[in-house]
Amino acid sequence: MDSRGNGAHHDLTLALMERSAHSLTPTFQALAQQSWQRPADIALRQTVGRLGREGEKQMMAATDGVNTHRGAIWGAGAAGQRRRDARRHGQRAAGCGDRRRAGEAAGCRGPKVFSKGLRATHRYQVPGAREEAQQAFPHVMQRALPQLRLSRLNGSSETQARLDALMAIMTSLTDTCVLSRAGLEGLDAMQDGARAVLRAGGSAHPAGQAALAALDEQMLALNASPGGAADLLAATLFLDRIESPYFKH
Ligand SMILES: CC(C)(COP(=O)(O)OP(=O)(O)OC[C@H]1O[C@@H](n2cnc3c(N)ncnc32)[C@H](O[C@H]2O[C@H](COP(=O)(O)OP(=O)(O)OP(=O)(O)O)[C@@H](O)[C@H]2O)[C@@H]1O)[C@@H](O)C(=O)NCCC(=O)NCCS
Ligand SMILES: Nc1ncnc2[nH]cnc12
Repeated sequence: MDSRGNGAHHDLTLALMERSAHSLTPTFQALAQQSWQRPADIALRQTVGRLGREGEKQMMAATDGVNTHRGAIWGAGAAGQRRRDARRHGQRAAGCGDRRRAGEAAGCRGPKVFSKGLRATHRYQVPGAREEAQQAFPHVMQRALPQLRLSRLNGSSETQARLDALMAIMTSLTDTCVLSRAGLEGLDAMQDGARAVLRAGGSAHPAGQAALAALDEQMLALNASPGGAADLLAATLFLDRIESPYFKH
């Protein structure tokens, strides 16, 4: 789903996504305040987990039960702690160790209740949202952020660079949103299609744009939506922004 329409989701609109995002402002503020200059220990993990679950409830109340941003709350909780580490060490780019601790601190060892994502990871024996956090968000750190910056360097517009970063995530993420809706056929279509876009030079190039349009059409036909990749793109843009030399603390 994007500003063109609801895509494969019958229950999502841009207005609903925006309402959901606004409902999360207090959660994100609380996550930032609690994580600020604190070690990523068990106490913080519990606090962040509690805030995340409360945020999820507020989000669900604002959307009448539609999961709009569960993965984004998850990613932002970890990213906030990543920022704390970077600031404390006076670095602009921290290593995977920092991010791994952040992922753990975000509560990824928390109680396992039923979710579509968890069911997909069991059914297809693949890593999901929890594992992405436990592995220190490799799709953000190793794929999306480098691609975003490379595309900008190559002269792409900001929108094109962001689309390329999304493609970089989609080349290899086992997105449980896609798996739940369209199985392995959907996941293969997503990964192959995203690779084709980048191989064709990315979304700044006519061939890349054609590959992107074909991917969009194929995903729609399969009822597949890369909702997990969307959340990881949001985490990427957040980290990119706070690591920017122009960001005011
Ligand atoms: C630990 C949790 C993240 C729970 O994770 P779990 O594994 O149990 O699964 P889900 O709750 O289903 O998944 C969490 C969301 O993460 C996104 N995601 C999916 N795959 C990946 C991946 N490989 N890596 C990273 N992130 C991933 C995904 O978010 C998007 O999907 C939404 C739509 O999903 P769905 O509910 O399936 O809805 P639809 O397909 O639309 O269904 P229908 O229309 O067919 O009905 C989309 O909007 C995105 O948001 C997953 O949803 C966590 O939830 C948890 O434990 N929380 C409590 C603790 C906590 O929050 N701590 C705070 C940290 S700050
Ligand atoms: N643009 C999007 N489309 C589908 N699911 C999402 N979850 C978060 N952003 C999304």
